[in-house]
Amino acid sequence: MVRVLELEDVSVVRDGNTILDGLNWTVESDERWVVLGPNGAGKTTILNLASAQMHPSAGTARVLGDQLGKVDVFELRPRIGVASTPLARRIPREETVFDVVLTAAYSVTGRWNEEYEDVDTRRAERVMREWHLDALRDRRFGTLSDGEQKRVQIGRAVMTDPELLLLDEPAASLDLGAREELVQLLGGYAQTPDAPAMIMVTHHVEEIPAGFTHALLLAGGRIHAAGPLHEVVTGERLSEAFGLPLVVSTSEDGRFAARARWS
Ligand SMILES: Nc1ncnc2c1ncn2[C@@H]1O[C@H](COP(=O)(O)OP(=O)(O)OP(=O)(O)O)[C@@H](O)[C@H]1O
Repeated sequence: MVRVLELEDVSVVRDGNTILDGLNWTVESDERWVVLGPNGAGKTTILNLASAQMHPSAGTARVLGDQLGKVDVFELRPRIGVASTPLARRIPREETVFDVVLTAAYSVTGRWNEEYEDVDTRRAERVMREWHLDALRDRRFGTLSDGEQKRVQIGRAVMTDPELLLLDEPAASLDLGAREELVQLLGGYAQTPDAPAMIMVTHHVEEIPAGFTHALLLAGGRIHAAGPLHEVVTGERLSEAFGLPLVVSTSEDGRFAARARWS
């Protein structure tokens, strides 16, 4: 197994605030992690480190074997797929769905005069099929529903066959049907033999797809718990991290649900 992410005693301080505090965490290439925790816990900051958008203030962070601060991030970033709201905002509203996916091959948004090879076009066609985007092929990105846009973002993120896939709240703002479709697609993808290592931030345990193996529970910039999914996503652990009594249940197909127990 290859270590795709390794944080050693990592802290991130911004404007005098300690956002991450002495984190030790590793992600192996055959693992798919969900990151949970209250608002402000530091989840997005971890993704910013993992996507080589940010350096730690202290400690050592290695991404795909390279230490942040000692590697050319422009060589590292193309090996990492990212789907997040800030990235989606950079996609031109007028771009067609097919071009949004295809242009990932050149790490650009907005098609100009790049020459795409057959292999890129074929791969884009495959991604379109796998993420149920064929019917939207010629639609302008800006005209899509939230659910459709999320599928396009993830299709774009996997287009380059990344070694690490980072998803920041992929199901946020989706209606029930769109959420379930996305969770299903992500689960199918996560369970394919050549799926990359994945780290997905979410607020809702209901959104953890099949095929996810581990969970990181953050609170106040520190790791509250980390390990195999069913050891971390428990009522006891979540209650401690969120500071209220929570009950977690698991359905036959392995999906989680959480609710508060007030009485
Ligand atoms: N540049 C900055 N300067 C000061 N504080 C910052 C800065 N960036 C983030 N923070 C703070 O760091 C904390 C962690 O932010 P982060 O976005 O990583 O949390 P999160 O767990 O993703 O939160 P949410 O669930 O609300 O999205 C927050 O309290 C945020 O206000």
